[in-house]
Amino acid sequence: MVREMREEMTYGIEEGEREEEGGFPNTSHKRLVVVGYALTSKKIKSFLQPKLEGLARNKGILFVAIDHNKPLSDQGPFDIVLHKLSGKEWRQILEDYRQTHPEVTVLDPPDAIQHLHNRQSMLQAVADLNLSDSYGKVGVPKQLVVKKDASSIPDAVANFGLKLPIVAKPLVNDGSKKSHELSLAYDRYSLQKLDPPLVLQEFVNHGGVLFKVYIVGEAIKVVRRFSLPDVTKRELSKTAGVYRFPRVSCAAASADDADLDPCIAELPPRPLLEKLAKELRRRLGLRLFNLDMIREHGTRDRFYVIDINYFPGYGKMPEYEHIFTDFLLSLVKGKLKKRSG
Ligand SMILES: O=P(O)(O)O[C@@H]1[C@@H](OP(=O)(O)O)[C@H](OP(=O)(O)O)[C@H](O)[C@H](OP(=O)(O)O)[C@H]1OP(=O)(O)O
Ligand SMILES: Nc1ncnc2c1ncn2[C@@H]1O[C@H](COP(=O)(O)OP(=O)(O)O)[C@@H](O)[C@H]1O
Ligand SMILES: [Mg+2]
Ligand SMILES: [Mg+2]
Repeated sequence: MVREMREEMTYGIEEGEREEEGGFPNTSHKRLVVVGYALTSKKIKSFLQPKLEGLARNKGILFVAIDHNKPLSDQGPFDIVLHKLSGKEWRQILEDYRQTHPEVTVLDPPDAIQHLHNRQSMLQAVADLNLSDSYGKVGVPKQLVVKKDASSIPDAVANFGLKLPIVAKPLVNDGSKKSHELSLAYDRYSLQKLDPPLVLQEFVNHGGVLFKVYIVGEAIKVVRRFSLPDVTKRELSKTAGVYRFPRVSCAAASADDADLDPCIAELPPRPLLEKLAKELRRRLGLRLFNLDMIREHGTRDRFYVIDINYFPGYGKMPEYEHIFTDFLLSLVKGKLKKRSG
């Protein structure tokens, strides 16, 4: 079916640009780029919007749902497989498919995505990079991993020198509701109430504004979002306890149009983001991800990456339809060039 449609339609990649391949005669007409997708229904709704599908069709890109009841190899043929599903079984299916179909670009490799499923390993690449240049400095908040035994946390935190308040994040970041249940602890002893395994991170005051840095291949888009407000010294000294906080990035509106203090709201310098994105793409082996980044309050150029998400909510990224479709075409064109060069 996909094969028939591929030959029927006459736009997309110039057939002449492509090396001869089984089933596709090397004629001068253009052919479709076929993208198989395996996404949750939530993701299909937010990402595969009519505008994206329409623009894709005009550019010769066809999105085809992957049927989970059939072997992957019996479907397609695909140029690209786009996926965000969890589970060991699915990972294995994809790994096997990558082995047997090296000509297909799987976005992204399952083992690279797996790296983000742990909030400790997730930020390691940022820490290793230790980016610092004339445009600014990018790091990760000081953090400590607690695998078990909540009663040992107060001493562990004191010994490690972790300052309060502290954000407690589930170590496992598998997209489940639980993995997004974060808390803010105002005093050391209340940390005993937490439920390890956790990453305990110093809370960095950042003026209540967060930057979502979306990456799609080589393209970068930054938007502002409202975030947690600063915790003053006074508030810290007066408050005790551990408080669960809601999913800020989902609940919060865009801060792009808000009348914010320029010291807080000014976007991170473009050259700094270019360098960061380029390095992280390489180190993480991912092409589709976003970074949650904050600027330390009272500084102009001190940034922290606090979260990295695979295949995030691109539906909320301005112009994602154009950026994403151009990216898909560039992947196929790049592959053809490589083969013929
Ligand atoms: O639901 P959306 O569109 O807000 O996207 C979620 C992301 O929001 P963002 O684009 O950063 O604002 C969200 O980012 P945050 O972790 O909230 O910063 C996650 O990437 C989430 O995926 P998962 O639940 O961790 O697997 C993303 O959820 P999925 O759509 O992948 O389920
Ligand atoms: N170290 C930190 N300092 C200040 N705020 C933080 C810190 N870590 C997380 N936050 C706030 O909590 C929110 C959720 O944390 P995040 O690590 O992005 O988890 P999730 O994967 O659930 O989005 C962030 O968007 C930010 O508002
Ligand atoms: Mg986040
Ligand atoms: Mg996240």
